[in-house]
Amino acid sequence: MHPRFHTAYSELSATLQSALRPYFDAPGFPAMLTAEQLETIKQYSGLSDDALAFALLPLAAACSLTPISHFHVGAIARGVSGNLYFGANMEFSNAPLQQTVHAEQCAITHAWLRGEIGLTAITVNYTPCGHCRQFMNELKSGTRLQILLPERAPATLGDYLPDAFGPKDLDISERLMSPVEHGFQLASDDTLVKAALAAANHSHAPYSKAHSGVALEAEDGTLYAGRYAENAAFNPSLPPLQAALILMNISGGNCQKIHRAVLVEAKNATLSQWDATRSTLATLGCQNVSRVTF
Ligand SMILES: O=c1ccn([C@H]2C[C@H](O)[C@@H](CO)O2)c(=O)[nH]1
Ligand SMILES: [Zn+2]
Repeated sequence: MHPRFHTAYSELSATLQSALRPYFDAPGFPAMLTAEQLETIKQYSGLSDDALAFALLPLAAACSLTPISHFHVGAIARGVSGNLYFGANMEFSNAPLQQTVHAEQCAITHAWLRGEIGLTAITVNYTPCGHCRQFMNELKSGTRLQILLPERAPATLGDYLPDAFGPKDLDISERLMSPVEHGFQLASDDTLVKAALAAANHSHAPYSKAHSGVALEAEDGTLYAGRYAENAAFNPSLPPLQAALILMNISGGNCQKIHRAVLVEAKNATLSQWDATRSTLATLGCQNVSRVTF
């Protein structure tokens, strides 16, 4: 088991520890549980879907990177497939606070990058901030998304975000996580460029059309690619670097050990991820960054 889970795991009931052990002990545990695995865990532990998601929250929170706040937020997204995806907040020392990833953004992006095409619910250990409520309003589920919080009755995003502003106010019909293939092409044999291009082809940028993707190569050669996710209110948008860092961190990789990074983005677009990508990567100790445009 990844050492980050040790403390939270030891605090679970003995029954739940035995039910979860085969998954957490598997090499390269992806910080997600499939619908099929969840059935087995529920039968063994006697927990309901929601009770199990709550019980898993401390394990999700154990994935947080919080050098600034030391405040551990955990979130668990339930995909339309029935799978659960862990998420945690991620802060970056020496970078502006705007580069922070919230636990809810982490869980949602994690689900999206593993191929999920929508969510039914999100369970969080603290009430979601306004920025996260707005981020969630970009999903196709809209204000129907279930929000599950400790010691609160189940509610919907609409309950937490009344009179919501969203994509339809800007006449945008695309929604975050809905499958897309933009079809951009590049002639390159570099696997990192190809991975970043594939990410850009699945990115959600209906407002600026400045589609982009980032691919990171870890020291052990593992690749992690992230897609840009825009938001109708602009500021809650998630940059492609953050999406790639989410996948790297949640998969158990070390964001301070990035060997090489590539940003692929649209040429002559109204905005660019280049400066932010390069400067945030520099704070993580990675200078080997290149930009390729299509
Ligand atoms: O909805 C919220 C509110 C805050 N945080 C994180 C961001 C930052 O890392 C820390 C303090 O705000 O908590 C979340 O992850 N989700
Ligand atoms: Zn938030």
